[in-house]
Amino acid sequence: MTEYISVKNPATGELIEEVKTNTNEEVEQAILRSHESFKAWSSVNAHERSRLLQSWSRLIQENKEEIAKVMTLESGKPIKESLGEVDYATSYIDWYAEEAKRLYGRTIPANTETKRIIITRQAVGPVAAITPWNFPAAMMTRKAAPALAAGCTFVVKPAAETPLTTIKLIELAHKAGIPENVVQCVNGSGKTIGDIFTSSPYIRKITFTGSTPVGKSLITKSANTVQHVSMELGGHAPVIVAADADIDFAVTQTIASKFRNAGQTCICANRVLVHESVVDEFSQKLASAVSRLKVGNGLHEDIDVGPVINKNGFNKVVSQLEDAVNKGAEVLAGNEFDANQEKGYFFIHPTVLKDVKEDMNIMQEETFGPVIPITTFTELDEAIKIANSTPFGLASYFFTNDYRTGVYLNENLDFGIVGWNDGAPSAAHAPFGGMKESGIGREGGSEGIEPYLETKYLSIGNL
Ligand SMILES: NC(=O)c1ccc[n+]([C@@H]2O[C@H](COP(=O)([O-])OP(=O)(O)OC[C@H]3O[C@@H](n4cnc5c(N)ncnc54)[C@H](O)[C@@H]3O)[C@@H](O)[C@H]2O)c1
Ligand SMILES: O=C[C@H](O)CS(=O)(=O)O
Repeated sequence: MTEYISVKNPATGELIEEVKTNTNEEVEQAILRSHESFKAWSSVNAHERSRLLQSWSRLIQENKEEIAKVMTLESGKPIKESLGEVDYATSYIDWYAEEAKRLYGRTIPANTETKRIIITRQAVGPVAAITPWNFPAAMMTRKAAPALAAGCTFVVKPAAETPLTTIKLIELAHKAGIPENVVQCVNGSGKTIGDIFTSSPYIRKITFTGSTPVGKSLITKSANTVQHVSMELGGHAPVIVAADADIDFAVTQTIASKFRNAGQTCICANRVLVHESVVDEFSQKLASAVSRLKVGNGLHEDIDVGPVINKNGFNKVVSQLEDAVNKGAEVLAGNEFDANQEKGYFFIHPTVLKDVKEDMNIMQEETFGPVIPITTFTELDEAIKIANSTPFGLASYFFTNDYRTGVYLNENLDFGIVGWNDGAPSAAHAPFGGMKESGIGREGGSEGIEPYLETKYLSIGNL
């Protein structure tokens, strides 16, 4: 019996579209097509692959408004963020269209006159990708672009919450001239399709972006056939506000990090550690600015914060908020929501908590919603200890104008991404990724294409 995914608008609960799921047989067939088209695609010269990627990017930009509207409808994010994500998504394609032409090899001096050693790079093979709902365009192109640039074929399973954006982008890839068997999209249960991906002898690489528990499961299962893995997992970003920080700037940047996508990004500020001497000024200014954020349906131009993606996500944030308040946290702004709402999971209003303590769940678990806790520190090493006291190591931020403080913090924070006076560090030209349980590997930058390449050396003898 044919099954469908009901794609709904998290702002209204309304049905947007029914997407047909693929049967196991269809997923297996997609993998086989990916395998059978790999040799031809990896043999296409790098300049032609680059040209095709540039065509894809151009077509996405030509359809930017339509893609952004679909993204807002299915994810709930404000339209201005969706438009920004389309640009972010094409920036990865643009970057790897160029990197395709720079997959240099090298030679090594042999230890005899009769030998030559030549090192080359070749595509790792067919790639299977599983992506999250919060950035349905960029999280896909951040994988597809380097994979295709390297000469790999690519099958992606998007999140059930937001398949429409990914489906549209893959259609445009085919329209740009990238063969249909080279880049494909399948839809259905993450576990079922993930099991098919990880048990397939044809899939040579698993690339996943999503929660840490699912990432751990995929890493385990990828051992079935010793597949390469890239993991972009959960985060729990600390923000450290030093005594000498520019408080107004720190407030603005903290809001930019925290409330982007209603707090549903892997690098959102999750915990704010403020020096005791400036915590009152910072807290009041943050609460005042947060109370001015406009909350509503992301399709409306002036909206800053949309809904949380679904009931589970909403209940998780409510649970953390209630736990913190019950344990003594003070609410400085927000804490207005309808816990019984069945559609349109809005926090009216995004919430600022003060006097937060480490035993509160919000200080231990990724929040993924529009609630921000503030705690204090006295000594810098105390702040570093709190910041590092998490299984996660994705993004961290600090605000100081003292260069010794900045260098010391950067060198002692165990995070793959560090924003120094910068709440928005993401860029296609930088290697995005985490330490510890935030992931394996990097996406973006020159580092981001390495996971899609095998290194080979040729030793020529008897010359
Ligand atoms: N590090 C990053 O770059 C990054 C980016 C975005 C989101 N995230 C993380 O993702 C999480 C939120 O996204 P989410 O709710 O979509 O995560 P999720 O792990 O629930 O789902 C991510 C994807 O995995 C699929 N999936 C679910 N269960 C699976 C299973 N058992 N086997 C295989 N696939 C499965 C889902 O269908 C979806 O496509 C947060 O923890 C966030 O921090 C990380
Ligand atoms: O949610 C995680 C994303 O990777 C954040 S960003 O869009 O790359 O900044």
